Amino acid sequence: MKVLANDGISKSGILALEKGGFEVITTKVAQEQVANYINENNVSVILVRSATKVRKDIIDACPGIKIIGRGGVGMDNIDVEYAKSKGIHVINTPASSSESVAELVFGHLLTGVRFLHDSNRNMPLEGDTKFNELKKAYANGVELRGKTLGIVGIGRIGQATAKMALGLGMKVIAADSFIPQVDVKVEFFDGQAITTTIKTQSLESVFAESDFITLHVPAQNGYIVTEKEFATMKNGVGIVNCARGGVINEVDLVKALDSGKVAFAGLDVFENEPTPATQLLMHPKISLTPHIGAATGEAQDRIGTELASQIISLLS
Ligand SMILES: O=C(O)[C@H](O)COP(=O)(O)O
Repeated sequence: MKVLANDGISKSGILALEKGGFEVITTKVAQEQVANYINENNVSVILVRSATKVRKDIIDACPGIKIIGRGGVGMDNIDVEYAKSKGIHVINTPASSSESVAELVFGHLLTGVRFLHDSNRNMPLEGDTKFNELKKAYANGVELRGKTLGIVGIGRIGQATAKMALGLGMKVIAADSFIPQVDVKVEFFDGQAITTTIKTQSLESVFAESDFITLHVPAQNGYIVTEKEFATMKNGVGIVNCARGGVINEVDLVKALDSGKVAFAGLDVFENEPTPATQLLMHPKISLTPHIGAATGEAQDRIGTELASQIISLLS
């Protein structure tokens, strides 16, 4: 049977699938050609990340598809319920990338509090007076230690983020519509561990009490953070979105950054991908990455092998 990994798959995933008797195709087929390609090549399994959309049109056009696999967490690019109603298995890998995303959150937080994104843009090529000007401009850094991190959504990624925050000496608070409390176990290199319980609280109180806020929710129908919510936050709050575009209203975010209400933002995801708004791309108070939360060798290895084992057990 043939597997089309249209947004790529790790070498470990390919090897595991080949060992299970599958042929893996890693050709990148343009979105509008995907259905034709699947039919012409008798593809049984289509694997995607967030780039390729598997909507009703492809599902209807490809009766030979047995599995739609999402290498990653968010399934907002797949018509999941429709596919299931047609008897197609829809799988993803929800546990594989939590640590990688959490580390990127801290990349943005540490960047924000020490102006790394801006100093990288502005460092003078030749040592001159600008060096000393920049030294002054970036003189008011802030430590994360001792500050309060508000986590919106305390699922797997939220919990991985909480562990790192606790390790850095931060206070962690969280809001979650479904989870009343979680036990977060911080494990050290020598095998020792500490466990702490985080009881979730209202979204409003998390917004009001946090020095930094990080969002870990799935794609939403409406914004979670708009002008109204920014107004309830501490002055000088920092905010990170490595979840989904459309969770923060980007126009309101730029206003809040310009007024100084929000000190900095770290954005990995955007309302318009792959062409984020220029106002975001040019803003000196925004640290930017191009949707790379899960883009580590370790996460992609886990994703590839987990997809392979699910496919093998479903189709063998
Ligand atoms: O939902 C996810 O798993 C992340 O957004 C990663 O998306 P990607 O696989 O396109 O990098």
